[in-house]
Amino acid sequence: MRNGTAIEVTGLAKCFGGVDAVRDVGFVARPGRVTGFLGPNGAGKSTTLRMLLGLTRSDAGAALIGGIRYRDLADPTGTVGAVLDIAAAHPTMTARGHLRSCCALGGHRTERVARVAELTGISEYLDRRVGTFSTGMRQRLSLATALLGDPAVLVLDEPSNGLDPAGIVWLRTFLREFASGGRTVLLSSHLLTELQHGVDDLVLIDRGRVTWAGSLAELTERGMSLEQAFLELTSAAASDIEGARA
Ligand SMILES: Nc1ncnc2c1ncn2[C@@H]1O[C@H](COP(=O)(O)OP(=O)(O)OP(=O)(O)O)[C@@H](O)[C@H]1O
Repeated sequence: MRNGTAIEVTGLAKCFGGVDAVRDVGFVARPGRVTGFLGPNGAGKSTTLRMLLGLTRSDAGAALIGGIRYRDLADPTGTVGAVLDIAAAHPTMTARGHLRSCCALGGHRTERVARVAELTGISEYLDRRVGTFSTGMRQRLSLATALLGDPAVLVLDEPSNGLDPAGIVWLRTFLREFASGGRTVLLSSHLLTELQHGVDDLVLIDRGRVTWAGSLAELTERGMSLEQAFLELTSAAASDIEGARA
């Protein structure tokens, strides 16, 4: 499956022991666009992304990639590159060794190792042990791993964690270029400063429900800043501020 692959989520729900983590969540992440999935801590972002990737079983609804459930994709790692947790590589392994193993597991060509290292700026660190990597470098290694299959879709959960300001700008530029060729990017964050630049579309989630979805341009046209929208449309964030004021 190549460029032009959308993510479509409809009526997704998940309850954990009486806690409604995700309730009737629906949105579309379109090809050629970077979609930000924004919500306060505990809003249900990771649970939604895990259901999209078949890692958590949903109670209801559907999450489709190019019209197909993740678990039914013929070439999952060649279709979707995902980073949900920071690189789980063994600390004594070199980055090259880790990427080569993942290449073998995903059935990708080993030449991809050098290419993804170049794309993510870790070429000079390929022969270092992962245990010596900083958090930011491990984030880059995770992204490199996700890119091994040259996927049409990228799904990233809080990808800026551990990146320094230059790294954040680099990531933003990288994702923009990735999407510009007709690929799809969905990235989550609980920090609006991370998403106010560099995303085209936004899905706001609060307490398991989508409270707003649309383009960043639509918000601006309504005369709203992303900060205003985030505070008005996420009650958890608003009550945090009330708490801090009190
Ligand atoms: N495996 C689980 N068992 C029980 N409760 C869970 C589980 N996973 C998530 N939850 C609960 O579901 C809700 C949503 O959690 P989730 O991790 O999806 O939020 P999030 O938006 O990703 O938060 P954060 O920004 O803090 O990562 C929270 O109340 C969380 O405690």
